[in-house]
Amino acid sequence: MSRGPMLRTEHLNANYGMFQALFGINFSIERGEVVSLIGANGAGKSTLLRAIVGSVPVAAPSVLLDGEPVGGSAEIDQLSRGIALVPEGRRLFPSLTVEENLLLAAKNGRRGPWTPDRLYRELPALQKLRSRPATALSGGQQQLVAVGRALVTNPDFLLCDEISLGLSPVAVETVYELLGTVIEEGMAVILVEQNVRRALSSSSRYYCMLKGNVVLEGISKTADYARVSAAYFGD
Ligand SMILES: Nc1ncnc2c1ncn2[C@@H]1O[C@H](COP(=O)(O)OP(=O)(O)OP(=O)(O)O)[C@@H](O)[C@H]1O
Repeated sequence: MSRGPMLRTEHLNANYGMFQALFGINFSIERGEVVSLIGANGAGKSTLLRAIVGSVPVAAPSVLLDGEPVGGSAEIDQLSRGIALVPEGRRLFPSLTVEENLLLAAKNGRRGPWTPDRLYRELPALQKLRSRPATALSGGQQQLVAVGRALVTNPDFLLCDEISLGLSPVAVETVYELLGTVIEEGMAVILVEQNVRRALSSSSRYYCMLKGNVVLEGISKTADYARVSAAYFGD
């Protein structure tokens, strides 16, 4: 049974100064759904996520949560509405410990099942690192903290920007295992993922972006890999 689109963008434009990065994007994700964004470097995937969470300025009616215009709100307001981003490059506070990074995020978010303690239970390896500065961790460990930091705000919508980029295969598996738990519990996830096969196998629907436009969208299970690849490269 469809619960109707809950988070969507409507004719969403976004600019960096004079440069227009998104052109009239119509995107939607229902509660509990996993949707992937596919596209080459510079296609506008990160900008779409940033526009939704409020780190790129956009017009209020171009982002809608349960039909309410929420575009252009500050990131902290989107967090309180249950929309959280795991940014590209992780962006942990380097001077803070793992635990401090998580507690700070939790304070800015909503109450719910995800707490730093729950995260440590799911990831015992992380518990051992809780007093370490975030920068003293491996890339894979940092990525778990970055995902954890978004999780402890207890979002309904978790936006993940290239969370497997630069990680070892083992680290990628651990991050995706955590994501699997989150998805099973009903959190909706938007996945920006360079690996097209992984993007399709991890999601129920996909959007393919090129030069700030959505050029293809569909059901991941029945996606034609050749067509998606062609859209990716703009052939
Ligand atoms: N802070 C910024 N200032 C100016 N232009 C930017 C900025 N961030 C991104 N852009 C430009 O906006 C366009 C879309 O970039 P975006 O990062 O959204 O693409 P992407 O699909 O996420 O690719 P990537 O995988 O490289 O992150 C690109 O042309 C990029 O150069």
